Amino acid sequence: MNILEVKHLTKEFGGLTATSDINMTVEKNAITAVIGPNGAGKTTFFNMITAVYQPTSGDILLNGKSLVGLKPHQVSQFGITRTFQNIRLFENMTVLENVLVGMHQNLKSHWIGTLLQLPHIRKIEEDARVTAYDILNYVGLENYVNENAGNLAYGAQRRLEIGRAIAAKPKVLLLDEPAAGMNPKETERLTNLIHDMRTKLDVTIILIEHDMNLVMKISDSIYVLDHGELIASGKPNEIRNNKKVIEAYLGKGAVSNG
Ligand SMILES: Nc1ncnc2c1ncn2[C@@H]1O[C@H](COP(=O)(O)OP(=O)(O)OP(=O)(O)O)[C@@H](O)[C@H]1O
Repeated sequence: MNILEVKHLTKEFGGLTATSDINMTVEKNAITAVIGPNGAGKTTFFNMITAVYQPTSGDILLNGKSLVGLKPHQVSQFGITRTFQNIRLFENMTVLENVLVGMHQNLKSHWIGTLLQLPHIRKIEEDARVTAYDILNYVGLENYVNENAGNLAYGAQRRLEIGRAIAAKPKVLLLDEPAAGMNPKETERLTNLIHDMRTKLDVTIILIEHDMNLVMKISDSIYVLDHGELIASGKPNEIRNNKKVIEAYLGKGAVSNG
């Protein structure tokens, strides 16, 4: 079953075509990678799926319903959340508070109830904290619950971003360069986490990533962009051996282990 379909997606910025006629179908619970050289249009593609940008033309369907024209918070309520290439945590808030913020859209409390400290609201908020602890445990940050997010090491900050994103209980999770800046040990831990999330959290994952070891290891399918165009898509083995992809990207310094 396809959870996400992208049809003829094009984005132009003035005279520049950042993505051109991109098509993609993503099966439920699949792990899909979007790869390609710098400036290929990968982040623009994510920005259109999450409604940061509206496409110039084309459509994005989540379970058959178009997301075009929605606002970012509406896309998030429909079940798509993301992390960012440049980490965007609330650095002066604690690790726990960052996860609670991610969870907020699912909480049924109203600010009046919160202000008045109504008992049923207190219960909802207590439950949210318990869930937030569980999430932090899951992403391996249980020892940093009350630490300010800005004090965490880089790899831990990336895991906190994932924790905050999964707190919204997404159907589709977009990860923008989750392994960027990580050392090999952190990357391995991240690889295991991504792999585990799709079954344990019943989530579909799309990631932009330059670490080809990670991409080849965990992806069910890979889409390759170059200069805004989709030049190939297929299983890791097909992509690894695709001449066009080697020419445009893999042969130019991207690490590809088999
Ligand atoms: N808001 C914008 N206004 C104008 N041009 C933009 C905007 N956002 C992206 N672009 C341009 O669109 C093209 C694609 O950029 P994009 O950031 O999507 O590439 P990318 O594949 O994510 O690159 P990287 O791997 O470096 O993150 C680039 O030429 C970029 O300069």
